[in-house]
Order: sequence, then C-alpha cells, then structure tokens
Amino acid sequence: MERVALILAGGTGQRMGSAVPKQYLELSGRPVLQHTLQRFVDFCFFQRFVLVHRCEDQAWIEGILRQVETKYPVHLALAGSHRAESVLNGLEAVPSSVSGQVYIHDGVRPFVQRFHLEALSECLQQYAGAILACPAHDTVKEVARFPSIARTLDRRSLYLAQTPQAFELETIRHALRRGTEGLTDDASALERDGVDVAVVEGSRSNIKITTPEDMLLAEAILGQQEKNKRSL
Ligand SMILES: Nc1ccn([C@@H]2O[C@H](COP(=O)(O)OP(=O)(O)OP(=O)(O)O)[C@@H](O)[C@H]2O)c(=O)n1
Ligand SMILES: C[C@](O)(CO)[C@H](O)COP(=O)(O)O
Repeated sequence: MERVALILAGGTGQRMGSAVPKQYLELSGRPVLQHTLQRFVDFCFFQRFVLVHRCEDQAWIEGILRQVETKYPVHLALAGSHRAESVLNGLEAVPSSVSGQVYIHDGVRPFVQRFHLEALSECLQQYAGAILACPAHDTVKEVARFPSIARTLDRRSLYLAQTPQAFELETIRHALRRGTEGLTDDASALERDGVDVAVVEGSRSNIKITTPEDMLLAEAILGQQEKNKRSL
C-alpha cells in the first residue's frame, strides 16, 4: 500500500493578478510550489508524487524538481480546464499497478503540518475520504443577489474545507471519471454519490494563497513556523 501525494499547480492565478501564476511567486526567496513540494518530501510520509502543471510552466517545474530531490517516483501530468479535471489528470498518471491512499493538495497551500497527514490517515481507517477543514469563526451570510443579504447560516455546522483531501486511490479516481464539472473540491465527488466523507480539523494557518494579501500573510506564517522550528 502506498501513500501518494498529488500536488496541484495547474492554475493561472487570476485572483492574484500577478505576471506569473501565484504558485511560482517567490516566498522567502523560493517559489511557493517549491515550499509545498519540499515540505511534502521532508515529511517522509509519501512513496510517490504527482505534480499537475500547465504545459507552459514546464521550465518552472523542471527548475523546482532540480531543487527538491526525492528517491521516490514523481509523475507529471498536465492541467485541465478546471481544478477537478486537473485532479483527474493527475490520478490517471498514477500507474494502475499502484494501490493505496492519495492525498490531493493545492500546491498554493505551503503550510500543512505532518500531524495533519497522520490525522487524515487515521480517519481513512473508518471513512472513504477525509479532508482538512476549519470551523467557521465568523458569522456567515448567504448573499444570493449582491449586496442584499438573503439569510444568515447557522455557523455551528459550517466548516471551511482545506486540502489535503485524502481517499483510497481507486475510489476517488472512479468517482471523478464519472464527471468533474461543478466540483470545487474532491470530497464533493464522493458526496455526490452519498459516500460518507469526514472532516479533520485543520489549522487556520493552512491558508490557500489566492490574493496579494495572502502573500503578506504567508510571509508572516512562514517566519513564525521557522522561528518555532529553531526553538525546538
Ligand atoms: N485548472 C486548474 C485550476 C487550479 N489548479 C490548482 O488548484 C489549486 C487551487 O486552485 P486556485 O487557488 O483557484 O488556483 P487558480 O485557479 O490558479 O486561482 P484563480 O481561481 O484565482 O485563477 C492551485 O494550486 C491551482 O494551481 C489546477 O491544478 N488546475
Ligand atoms: C479545494 C479547496 O482548496 C477547498 O477549499 C478550494 O475549493 C479550491 O478552490 P479554488 O477556487 O480552486 O482555489
């Protein structure tokens, strides 16, 4: 049984509005994606990697793979027109002979901690899928026709999904083969079939770098995590 890390870097970063896709923006001197991949290799938790990227970003990927060395196989796959299609392309790049668990992760979330992975793995012993998620700390409004508030949701039952999202490999591959349209995360593909997926509490520091202000936040989080590491 293998644990496979499927890392997504096939987006264009429209909301960031940067000259290069946000996964290649420099964070403390290295591309965001390099931070994520290096961390996942350093966890010593995975035996195989899949990296999903845009065709035009091949040079970025080659440069990062020169910096992040691993003894384990790294499969490359091309991005699709939307995130879920990229995920499926990545899953199809895993040889059919491989069985085990896949941890699907946004390459622009460089702050996952190893204990998150251990908690997801434990949860997979009872559930078909397990995702990191954080309880809503703010009141959540539904705004169907901006700017008018339609209603206030009961936040006691609301969680904000993160990644990694972990599954038995064939389960999620089979589900996504049945269609990827309209899926904004991976758990949705199983929920669609009524399959029970669990949340595992994540960290609010496990941000998805999406807009320019997230880069400022990311520098602060990275600085704090490196300070914590030095103090151990
Ligand atoms: N077709 C796509 C779209 C997104 N992603 C990846 O999925 C993750 C989460 O997507 P998001 O944050 O939305 O990235 P973008 O789609 O690039 O951002 P935007 O929506 O602002 O364009 C990112 O690591 C992104 O690179 C991907 O691999 N393939
Ligand atoms: C998968 C995800 O990170 C969970 O919150 C989120 O749905 C990705 O959304 P995006 O618009 O593709 O960044």
